Parts: sequence; structure tokens; C-alpha cells
Amino acid sequence: MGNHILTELKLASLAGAGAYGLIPEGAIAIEGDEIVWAGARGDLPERYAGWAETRLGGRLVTPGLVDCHSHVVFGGNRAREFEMRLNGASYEEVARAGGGIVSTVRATREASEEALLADALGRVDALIAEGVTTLEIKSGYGLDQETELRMLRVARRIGELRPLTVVTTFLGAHAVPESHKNDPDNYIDTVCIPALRAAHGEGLVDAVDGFCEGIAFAPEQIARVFDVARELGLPVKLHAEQLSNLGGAQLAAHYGALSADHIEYLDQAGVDAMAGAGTVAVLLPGAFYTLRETQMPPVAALRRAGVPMALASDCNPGSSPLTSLLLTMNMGCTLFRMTPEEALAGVTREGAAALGLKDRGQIAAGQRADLAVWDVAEPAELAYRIGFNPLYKRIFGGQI
Ligand SMILES: O=C(O)CC[C@@H]1NC(=O)NC1=O
Ligand SMILES: [Fe+3]
Repeated sequence: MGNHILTELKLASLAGAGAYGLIPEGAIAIEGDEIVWAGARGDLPERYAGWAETRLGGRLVTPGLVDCHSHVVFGGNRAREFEMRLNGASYEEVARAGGGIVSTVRATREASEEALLADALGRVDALIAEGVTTLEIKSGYGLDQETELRMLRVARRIGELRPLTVVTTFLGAHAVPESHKNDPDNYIDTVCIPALRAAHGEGLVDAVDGFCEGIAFAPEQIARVFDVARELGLPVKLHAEQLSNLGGAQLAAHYGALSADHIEYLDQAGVDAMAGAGTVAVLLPGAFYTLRETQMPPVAALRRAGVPMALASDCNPGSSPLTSLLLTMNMGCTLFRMTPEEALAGVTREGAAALGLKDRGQIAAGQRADLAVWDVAEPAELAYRIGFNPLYKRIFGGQI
């Protein structure tokens, strides 16, 4: 780290005017872990003359990628369930038959902290290899206090063991465990909320999430968890309108949520509520693709209303065993009809916004020096190609 100039680059700043905030002949000045200047190379201020210089041969430079929704910490895998679905069972049928999230809960409860960490690091390294510099990691496969906290400790350790910012999210309201399957209210009040308080007490929680859905929790149950999040001063986000419309996005907006995620079944009332609250739409095409869903999120309505749209892997063993943010971008375009610029913004500027982070996701003075350098001529290539990783160099916190 130190003072450094990156030059001979095409700058996709995702800031300022114009598509991608693109500057064909750009330069970036980095001091420590911070960008202190970015713009056209010809405008580089004299005061940076003499700084160490790295020439990038005209390669494209974007902000480091932000994966704002993942469940990368979990035990076991669900290949068997994948096979069941290929034999005709729906995702909800598998869930009601005791498969789905609950089967991963068993495997996660049985796994040690070291085993969970070792398994997760493989998935995290795949994301890092594609230029991810910030990763959100949820709990939600413990559904008991001990395991929920173990998952969040593993998430924190991932951020210590890798050149990566990890943001943790408590998702105790992910599913109703077998022990409480006839009494979800009791689970919320006697397990989920005490676990949230304990996790917060250990400094393990940066935000609180829930799954508002017929196979999970009702809005009233989510609201009780969000009331405690508000009491603890924690921001909230919500898996909402994935398989039906229970008004989850409106509930999220009512709590000033950072984001509402999935939202395939979002209606105009939900779009308007999110627009009014500044809640980011997090689109998760990996789950839509894996579950062979047909109801697309209302991208055109979100666009018209000016609701920011993020894209994320939703990496999880059941509905989105996906560890490629580049493929996520391609799916966002091909499946959800986002533009390539919206897709790139979705995994940078808007992904950061979905985490409430204002110091990253764009290339501009004052932002973290988290950058990705790509062997592509045009930014659209990042979403266009399928199964191709053109990352040339990943810069985390100014480490050239
Ligand atoms: O199947 C799993 O393990 C997670 C499913 C995932 N969680 C959620 O709230 N919605 C999903 O698609
Ligand atoms: Fe999810």
C-alpha cells in the first residue's frame, strides 16, 4: 500500500454522467486504501507526478464486485434434492416434505466451526477469483442459537482469512425448524429473537433478514424480528415476494429496509413503497433459474420508479448453488432483461447500496480502492459471455 497511479486504462466508474461513467483514457490515484483521484488521464493533477505508476495496457477497470446476498456458510449439499426436482417435485413440495432448507439445517448443526469454514472458503474463493471484494454472508441454517452464532463466527473469520470485506446478516427467520413446525410463533419468540440478541451481543451482526413466504414466515412474524432489530439499531432487509405476494416488500419498506430481495411477485404497490423508502431491489436470477420459475421480477416497473436494482449470487445449497457473479450478471440480462450497464451497476454501486455501504461500488475520490481489472474491450462483455472469467487483476484496499 502507499501512493500509486494506475494509468493506460479504460475507466468504468459507475459514477457521474454517461453510460457506465466511462472514460476511455483514464487514470486513478490511490493513497493507502483510498481512491484520491479518478478521471481522464490528461487531467491528472501535477501533485501526483512522481507517484509509482502501473500501466494497464488499456484494460477495463471497474469497481471491485459486491455480492450483496449470499448464504455461502452451510453444511452438506443438496444434489439429491436437485435430482428429486428433476423427477418432477416442485421446490415447495420438497420443502413441505422435509427437504429443502431443513435438510441443510441438519447438516449445518452437525458440522464443526472448522468444517463450516473449510467448506465455505472454497465457495468464497470462487467468488474472489471473479473480482468480488465485498461479500454479504447470512446465517439461517442453524435455526437454534448455538448454530446461528457458529455460522456468524465463521462468516467473521472468512473476512479475517481473505482479502475481502465480509458483511454479516442474521437470518434466524429463514425457516421453521422441525421442532417448531406447528408453532412458528413460538420459534420466533423463544429461539429466533433470543439468538438475534445473543449474536448482536457478540458483535456478530451487521443487519437482520427474514424469509417472508408461505413456506416460511408471515409478515406479522417478520415484524416482531424487525422490531427487535430496530431496538438494537440494526438495519433490515427481507427475502420478499419470491413465490407469492404476502406484502413483504411493503413491510420491508415500512421498516426502511436496505433491500427487498427476490421480489418476483412484487406488485406496483410494493414498487411504490420501495421507491418511497429508498429500499434497493436485489434480484436473484440464480434462484429463478434453478427453480425454473416463470414469474419475472417487474424490472420495467422498478426502472420507471427509479428503484435501484442490485444483482447477487444468493449462493445457497438449494435454490441457487451459484458461485459466479459474472454468470449472475448474464442471467440478470438474459432472464430478467436488465441492460448490461444495469447488471454491472447491480454488482457494484447498487450492491453496495443494498448493504448500506457508501464507501465503495464506484470509482471516485473518497471511495475504497477496491478495483477489478478486466481483459475485455467493452464493459458489456462482462455480462455477455457465459462461463468466462476475464479478470486480469483484483485490487483490494489499494493492494496493487
Ligand atoms: O433452499 C435453501 O437452502 C435456501 C432457499 C433460499 N432461501 C430463501 O429464503 N429463499 C431461497 O430461495
Ligand atoms: Fe437468499
